[in-house]
Amino acid sequence: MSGVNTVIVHYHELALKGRNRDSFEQQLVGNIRLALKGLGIKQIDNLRSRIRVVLPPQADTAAVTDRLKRVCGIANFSLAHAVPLDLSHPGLDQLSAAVVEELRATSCSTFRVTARRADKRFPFNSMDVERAVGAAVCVGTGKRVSLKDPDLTVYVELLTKEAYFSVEKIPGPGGMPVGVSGTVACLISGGIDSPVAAYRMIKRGCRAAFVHFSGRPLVSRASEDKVRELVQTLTAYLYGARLYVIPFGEIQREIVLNTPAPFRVVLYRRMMVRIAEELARREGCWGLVTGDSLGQVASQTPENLSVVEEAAELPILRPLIGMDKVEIVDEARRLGTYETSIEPDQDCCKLFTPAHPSTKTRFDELRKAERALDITALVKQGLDKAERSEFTFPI
Ligand SMILES: Nc1ncnc2c1ncn2[C@@H]1O[C@H](COP(=O)(O)OP(=O)(O)OP(=O)(O)O)[C@@H](O)[C@H]1O
Repeated sequence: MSGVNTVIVHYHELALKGRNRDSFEQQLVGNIRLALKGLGIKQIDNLRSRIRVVLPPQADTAAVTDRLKRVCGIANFSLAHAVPLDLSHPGLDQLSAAVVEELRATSCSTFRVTARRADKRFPFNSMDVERAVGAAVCVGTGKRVSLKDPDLTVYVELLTKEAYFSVEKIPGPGGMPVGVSGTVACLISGGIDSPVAAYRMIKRGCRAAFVHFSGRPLVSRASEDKVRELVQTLTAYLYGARLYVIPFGEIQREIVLNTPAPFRVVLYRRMMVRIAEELARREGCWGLVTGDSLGQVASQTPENLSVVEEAAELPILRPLIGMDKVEIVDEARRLGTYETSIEPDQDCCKLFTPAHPSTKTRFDELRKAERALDITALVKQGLDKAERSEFTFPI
């Protein structure tokens, strides 16, 4: 689309009241600024109910679009043409002429105009604008109006001194701007589910710190490399993130040597949760996030989820608990994490996996088994070996 010089961003306003609304908007404007870093954009304005991004001449609109599609809190946005608005002249000639010129260059045969006013004090209402611009397009291009099923919709926004029009609304992720819901610690495994779980929380406005347990030194760094790639992908939604990698192989060996085989999987998980919780507190997180989905594997039965839960004081958030695998896979594909997640690795959870893991672990049995372990020393061992790295966006 030629002549595009502005992006108009919309967010869902329902349930936004008072101070919530101010902080939501401020955060969203700040996040848009971070997301568009390096693209030469200087002016981003918070207007009533929408945000305006002024594009410099020769802006890379494909890159702007690609980045804005990942800004949580955006319901939709459009690449628009700005036209000066003269309120003393109700004919809207300048706007109509610009729309006619734009539509002449398109092959559509039917169209409709959908207008919105930011300011109800205008001397005309939305329908007047739709009629005036629509009539000009019919005369100027020979195209026909179809209100029900148009080939193309022209969206017009009227602000106080300018009108904006565009021919496409591009969906954003929806949700809330990252930063309005505190920080959570996401346990990320390198599999399909945990990056999707992290994203679900990011989309509800959380910043994220990531924690990965690798089977090192008993296995290679393959899972760590995958996790780094996954965190980098998610950083496009977060703008900055921190990852802790904990070599977990020795701790697993302790568990294997000292406890009954059927409890291993749950005991690994309880140790992970304890170590992650310490890191979460350091990072100021209010919850732990896992990719558990009910009944998917042995560690995700109601009984086993409950005994893992008990090892943590912070809430364990499981945003995928009620999702089917196909739904999770679809979301991973949309997110761009799926291809990385399916690369082969040696996940630490597959180390010494028992042939018959307990699926209905009882608290009393488990506590008895754990008495054979020096939990405090093992948590310390994990924390002492944790390796921290930082991720930024754009890279
Ligand atoms: N090595 C690990 N490091 C960090 N978190 C882990 C690790 N293994 C498991 N988890 C956490 O526990 C959750 C459940 O893991 P599990 O292996 O039982 O199921 P999964 O369906 O294979 O999950 P995923 O697809 O995320 O690997 C994961 O989603 C993740 O949040």
